[in-house]
Amino acid sequence: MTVPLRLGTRKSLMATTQSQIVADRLTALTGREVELVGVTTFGDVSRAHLTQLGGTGVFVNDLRGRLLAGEVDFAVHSLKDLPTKPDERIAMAAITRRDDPRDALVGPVKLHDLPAGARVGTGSPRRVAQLRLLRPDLDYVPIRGNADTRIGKVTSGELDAIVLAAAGLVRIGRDGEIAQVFEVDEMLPAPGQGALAVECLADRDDLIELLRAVDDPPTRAAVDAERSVLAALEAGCAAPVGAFASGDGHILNLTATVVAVDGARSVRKSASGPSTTAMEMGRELAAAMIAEGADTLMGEQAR
Ligand SMILES: NCc1[nH]cc(CCC(=O)O)c1CC(=O)O
Repeated sequence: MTVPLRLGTRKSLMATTQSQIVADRLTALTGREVELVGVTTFGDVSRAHLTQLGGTGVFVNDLRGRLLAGEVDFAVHSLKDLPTKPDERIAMAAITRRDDPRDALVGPVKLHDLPAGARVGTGSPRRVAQLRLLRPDLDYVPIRGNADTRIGKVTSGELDAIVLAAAGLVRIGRDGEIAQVFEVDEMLPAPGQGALAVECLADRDDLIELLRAVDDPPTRAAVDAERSVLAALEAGCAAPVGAFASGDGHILNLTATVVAVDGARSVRKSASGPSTTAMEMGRELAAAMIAEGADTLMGEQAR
């Protein structure tokens, strides 16, 4: 009998759910047992200071630390929370087939039907900027905390609506409360949104090969293109940058946008090409966006 693989996960409902999904899929495909190892990350204990600590990167670094310490064998992250700069000690062994990449509004009515001045909660500059393009007359309120806490602010009446990733809402079983799912054309998702990244140590060749079982090459090509836009713009997860790519496995279509946080100006560009050139496509699209002033729109603090 082989020993179960240890999958390190944060203890939030969303993290354990997505870790369990990957664990089950891996066991079904390879026969290897997987056990979840719940870890409390520094980001979980000092949530109040998350912005100062550098956003969601804290969770990622903490889980990577557990890999490096040999406490766990692999970890599952929401791809959109991973910094674009690779860590050479860590391998991204798999990127799972993407769930719904779109953003969703939780509230009583669709965005269009909210009254002027309605309070809409979101902590993401990307979402605020694009929402302001659609409804400049609403009041956008920064919020943090896990999805349950955020939804609670709508239920309690503190906020009229909130915007979250549809994939996350599905994972925690709260998609019944979605009033509207935004089409990617009206609200470009965060690069990598809806996809999960599976990481292990770069020197564990056998494990990397095993984890490849849950890799989805078309998703990988799409998110490579999206994340290379973000990297070339030298932007992080707090930047008002949206990017979405999709394709049939051969041809990839990529659209990206940078929107000024006041929603007044934006740069948006699209490109198509072979999936094998995903990274170059992203880089070239970013260069074309910078030529049209994307740099200035982002401002310094969004980096
Ligand atoms: N930054 C938090 C985060 N990271 C991943 C998801 C959602 C699930 C996903 O994109 O895979 C969320 C919540 C949200 O943005 O609503």
